[in-house]
Amino acid sequence: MITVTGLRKAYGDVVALDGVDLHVGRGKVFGVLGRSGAGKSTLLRCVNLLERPDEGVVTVDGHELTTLGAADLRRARQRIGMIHQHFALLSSRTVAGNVAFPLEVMGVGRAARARRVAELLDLVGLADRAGAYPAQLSGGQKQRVGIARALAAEPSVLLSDEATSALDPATTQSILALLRRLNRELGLTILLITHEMDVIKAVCDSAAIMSDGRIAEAGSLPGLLATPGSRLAAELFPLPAAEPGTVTVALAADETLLSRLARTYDVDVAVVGGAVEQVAGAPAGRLRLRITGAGAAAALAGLRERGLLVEEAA
Ligand SMILES: Nc1ncnc2c1ncn2[C@@H]1O[C@H](COP(=O)(O)OP(=O)(O)OP(=O)(O)O)[C@@H](O)[C@H]1O
Repeated sequence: MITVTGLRKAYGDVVALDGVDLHVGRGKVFGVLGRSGAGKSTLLRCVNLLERPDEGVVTVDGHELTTLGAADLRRARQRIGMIHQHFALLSSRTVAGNVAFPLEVMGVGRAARARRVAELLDLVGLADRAGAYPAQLSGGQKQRVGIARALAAEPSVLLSDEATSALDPATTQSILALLRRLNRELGLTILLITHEMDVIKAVCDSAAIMSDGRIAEAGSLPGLLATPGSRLAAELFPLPAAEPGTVTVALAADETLLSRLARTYDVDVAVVGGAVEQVAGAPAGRLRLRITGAGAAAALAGLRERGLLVEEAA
């Protein structure tokens, strides 16, 4: 759905993007994580060509944006919604007026516009605040207006630029739950940038980590959790230093792994570190285990065969 190849962008001597390749499949939620200055915002602005890359190709929903002329680009951009950290609402317009704005620009007639605005406000749970002004709303409500406005033109792709960074943890979770619901119900493809691990865990199917204008690592979350030496997995699920005789396993959507291991191989399994959390709605994580008993070697072989044995501490 979104494919970026060989993207480069420099501001004078500062190389913000240094050869970025990225693919986000249709209907997926993809998170790009990275420290301040890593190039995340530049990447997002290059995906809808708000910023023109110096080199590289950007394809969204089958359109190669980097080769389009101004009129075609404007049309293709209508299929890409964007939400922002500080909401970017028009303070002089009501909630309904903000959501109607892109429809007015597109030339949608008054009656159709009113219908669509009502639908969108219902979708984001703000039907009763249509006449309020942004200053009268909480941060979470403002972001719901931002999301409704971004969806006005029925985009197939939503770009999210740190959409929850200005919100408290509970509001963050409710906005992330809304994004996940929109992803499921509308089949919306979402590319988001964030510096928060919890955002990645809450909504993303896949993730990448950026540093110094490059993608350092990328993959599906279950795949990354099962990858030895994965930096993203270590950031998502930090583990204490390994003790000799322990092993690290990846757990993905299989909460019965440990009891089955104990039953199948007649071993004792002690958890000595790690965590399991809800990742995109299913339990996943990394656990450090001490497996003992006559069947220990066979149990490890079984885990290795299934690609779940991440590390063994000698
Ligand atoms: N318009 C600009 N002019 C000059 N330099 C810029 C511009 N935009 C970004 N940069 C530089 O490019 C680099 C990448 O910036 P970018 O904003 O993409 O990073 P980021 O990962 O989004 O950081 P943050 O999380 O702080 O927003 C930084 O060194 C930044 O100073």
